[in-house]
Amino acid sequence: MNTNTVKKSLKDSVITRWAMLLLVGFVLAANYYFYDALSPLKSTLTKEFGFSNTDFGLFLSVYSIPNVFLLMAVFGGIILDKLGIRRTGFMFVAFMAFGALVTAYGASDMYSNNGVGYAFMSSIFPGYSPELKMMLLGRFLFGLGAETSIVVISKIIVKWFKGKELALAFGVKLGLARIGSALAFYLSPILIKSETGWTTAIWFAAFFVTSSLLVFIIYMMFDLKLDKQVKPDNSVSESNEFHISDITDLLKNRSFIYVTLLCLTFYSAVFPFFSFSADFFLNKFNLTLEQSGKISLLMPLGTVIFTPLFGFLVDKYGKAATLMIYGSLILTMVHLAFAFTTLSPYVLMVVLGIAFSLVPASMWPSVAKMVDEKRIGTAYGFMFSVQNLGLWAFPLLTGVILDYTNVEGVKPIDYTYSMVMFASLGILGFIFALLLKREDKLSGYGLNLPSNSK
Ligand SMILES: N[C@@H](Cc1c[nH]cn1)C(=O)NCC(=O)O
Repeated sequence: MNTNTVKKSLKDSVITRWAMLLLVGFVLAANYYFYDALSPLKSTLTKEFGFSNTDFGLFLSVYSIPNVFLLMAVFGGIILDKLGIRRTGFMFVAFMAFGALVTAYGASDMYSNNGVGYAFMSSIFPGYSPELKMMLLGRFLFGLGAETSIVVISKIIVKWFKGKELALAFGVKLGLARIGSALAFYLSPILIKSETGWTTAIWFAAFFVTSSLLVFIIYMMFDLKLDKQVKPDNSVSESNEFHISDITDLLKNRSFIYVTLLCLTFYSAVFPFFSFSADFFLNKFNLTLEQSGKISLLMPLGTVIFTPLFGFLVDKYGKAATLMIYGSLILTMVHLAFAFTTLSPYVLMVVLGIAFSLVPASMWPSVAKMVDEKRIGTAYGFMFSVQNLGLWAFPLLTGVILDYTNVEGVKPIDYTYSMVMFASLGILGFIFALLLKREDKLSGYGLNLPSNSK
């Protein structure tokens, strides 16, 4: 046998590794679809179950509670680095599907007509409707599974693409996820009009997530095959002991801290805004639900094109640290324009899509330069837990600000103060991006260098 022969594995096949990306991209698209599917239904939830702005904010933010207060994304990342991709992925995608089904059940007639759990939910916290409480439980379980499954998928991308087209792969992965979001904003307003009732919109979303579990099982077969090729005796599993120093080392890494804080502030100015955006356009520009839903979906649609494009440019030319600065600046300007001008929301949403591509396309692959691959699950998990603090607090705060600055039942709802809050988060993100770039000159991670030069 020629010992100089370099053994080829599945990930050396361009077609196979991009096919893997499509499989896990489907799981991600389902995740994002469900995350966003109820946002265009805000006014329907108010009509059907009497949700206030704060109730709606609470419903959005409960997604993050397991990840912030139970540190689930951190534990998920640690479990991932220890148990490996297949077991962790299966477990958390299953949680996500179960949570989605519970949410749909909570909104259904089956439940409202004294179904399982209705009497119990009616007996606790009487100030809230039983529907809201069951839906909160469902979204809590969904969030518990969904965030760690994104961490798992990020690790899968690093596993198949590190040293190859990593930033492009992250860009395409995010593009697929955003197709899920765009579809949600497009389909939900249509599905609520369905003959089978408005809850069809939620059931469809829940079944989409459930189908993604089957797709993940298909991915697991390829993952197993790759592991057998890369570690032929299979006795050396992916598992790895976790040491508390894995976390303390991350906390001592200033670049990692800045990128985590940027992640927190940037995403807090995007996702919570996006969840309220259909309602914001409806109120500010006096549009129908369908029209405003279509404006909202321009942002994720724009990112489907721009994120892979910027990923490709980051792979080829670098400049990730600089692009994060531009992204944060553009984000701030768009929110200020939403707050104080009547500039076309169509144009502003596309521009926001550019900002929302610049930062993610540069940020996620940059983490792979700062952290050892064996600890990447822990690192992404940590970032997601911190980010979830914002995804928990800011939808809630938006709802509270809206209820506080508007008279109940009076239309249109004024969003100015909420938009100023989002713009302020953008400014903080801009500062962290500047600090990250400065720190990179000292740490030498080469965030501004092309992907394969590090
Ligand atoms: N932690 C997720 C949040 C999310 C949004 N929709 C579903 N989950 C996240 O930030 N992912 C990275 C991204 O750029 O989408």
